[in-house]
Amino acid sequence: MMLSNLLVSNMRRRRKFIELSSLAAMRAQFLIECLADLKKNLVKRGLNLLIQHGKPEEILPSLVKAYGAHTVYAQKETCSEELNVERLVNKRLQQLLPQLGNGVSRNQSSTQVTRLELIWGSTMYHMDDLPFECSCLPDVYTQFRKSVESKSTIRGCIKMPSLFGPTLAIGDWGCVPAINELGFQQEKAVSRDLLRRYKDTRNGMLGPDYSTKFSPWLASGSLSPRFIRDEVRRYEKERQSNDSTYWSLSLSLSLSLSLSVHAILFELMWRDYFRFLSIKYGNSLFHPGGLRKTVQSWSQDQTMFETWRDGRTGYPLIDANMKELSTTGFMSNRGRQIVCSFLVRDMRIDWQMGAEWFETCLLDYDPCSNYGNWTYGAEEMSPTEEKDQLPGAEAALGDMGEEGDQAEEDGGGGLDPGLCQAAERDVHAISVGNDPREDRYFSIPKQAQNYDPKGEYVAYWLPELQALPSDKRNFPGQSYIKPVVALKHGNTNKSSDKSTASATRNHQAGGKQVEGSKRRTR
Ligand SMILES: Cc1cc2nc3c(=O)[nH]c(=O)nc-3n(C[C@H](O)[C@H](O)[C@H](O)COP(=O)(O)OP(=O)(O)OC[C@H]3O[C@@H](n4cnc5c(N)ncnc54)[C@H](O)[C@@H]3O)c2cc1C
Repeated sequence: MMLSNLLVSNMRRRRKFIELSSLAAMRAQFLIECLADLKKNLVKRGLNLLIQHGKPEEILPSLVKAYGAHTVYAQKETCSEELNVERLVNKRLQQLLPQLGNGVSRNQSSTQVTRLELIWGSTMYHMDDLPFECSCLPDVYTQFRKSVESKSTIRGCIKMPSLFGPTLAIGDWGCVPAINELGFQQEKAVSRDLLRRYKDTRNGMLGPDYSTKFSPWLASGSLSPRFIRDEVRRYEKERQSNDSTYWSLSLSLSLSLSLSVHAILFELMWRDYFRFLSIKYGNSLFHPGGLRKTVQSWSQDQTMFETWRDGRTGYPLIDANMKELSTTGFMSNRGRQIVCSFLVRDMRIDWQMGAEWFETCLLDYDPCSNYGNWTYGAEEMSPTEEKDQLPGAEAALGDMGEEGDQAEEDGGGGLDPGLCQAAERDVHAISVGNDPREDRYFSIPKQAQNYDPKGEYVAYWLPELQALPSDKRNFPGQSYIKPVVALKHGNTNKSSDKSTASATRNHQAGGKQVEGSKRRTR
């Protein structure tokens, strides 16, 4: 028996700052569609999908009791809330033992314990194939990548049988829930089809073609990274392996995709990396001080936070990205990095508030990737402190710097298997997250010039800027909202300097400074 607790686990994470918002309806709608698709495909192959709505620790034991199952299979999770569900399910299954007897299948004796079998999944590299124990995972991504690339292999996909079954004699298979049955309002759920609306314009943040848009399907378990990798290999065989060759892969997603062959595997390794990191560091991923448990002063000024959340900061690039997020549930990787840097470094607002907002909105929300990336971008230490604590870290820069989307500067050598000492030393060579780079600041004027030079992206999401000349859309001065803070490293838009300076003074006077503490306990 294998059942999914997908809907439950994607909507139950405990929050400190943000209540479950109606925006989570977008993800709920997406997951409902995934579920409907899964059911349809199973039926096509002679099976069915039993759907029940409730707590896994209550539903699974009741099904075991009703059908006399000897084993419950589920995918192994890594973060604390999900691990707690596993623990509760297991506990309740153990408690079933004395009750077995009635309704138990013929091949199950009354003394048999129902097992919970947890199976590793989700990552491109299987955990058992890593060249090190997860507890010795390198803290610098480059070292991780080099090590797995040279010493591990990616398993192929298991071919799906054309026919399963025979199907079980179950009276009521349950229905795919409607969005309002999950406590969300129908009209608030904006379908992901909105992503197609801007198909006609292309650049780093606008349009369907700059990246794969695989993430929601990967996060929900609808798409396997190993399948993507197999398709990449198939393409390479057909069209010769070549770094500079671009590929196009058509899956059932009906979006046209093009990305460098090796770049996509590289991105998928980031995804693996954050998942393995969550095993190594456990709850630290969710602590205010991150993996290093540093103590920092963050502002939790709600009014200021809301200007960021709602896209009213006065910086078109930030506001456009935040509007895209709340409208579609998606934001480009570059956008995510820029708004994260702005919230943490320019506004000095608690990174956890940003992470929770992303958690609320993202269709592709995944605790490991979200909190991993947020902690990666959240640190700001004095250069002296950082130098003192980062011996040799400059030689092994992580990526996600200003220049180059997910590019990395290699410098660190691969980590030998079992070199736990070196890995442990690296724990101190990292920031709140695992970015060894000093003050990874994203300058908004520079990002706007590089990635939205004609202001097409900002004008798409902020129609009030459409009438402005293209070179003014990112720097609208008096024609747009007054900036709420000055940029930490200055603003090339001279016209807004005065207003940003006064905005900063107001912010500092009214903003509540709260020292990061260990309030988030998971
Ligand atoms: C602050 C912040 C929060 C993020 N939160 C999430 C999240 O909750 N869920 C999520 O899936 N991704 C998250 N990302 C990573 C990344 O932004 C998205 O995976 C990517 O933008 C999705 O678009 P795509 O599928 O077109 O990616 P592509 O660029 O086409 O990459 C292909 C796949 O590689 C993986 N990937 C790419 N970049 C990263 C990365 N930096 N970290 C982890 N995996 C990566 C994703 O699974 C993605 O689908 C976050 C990044 C930042 C900076």
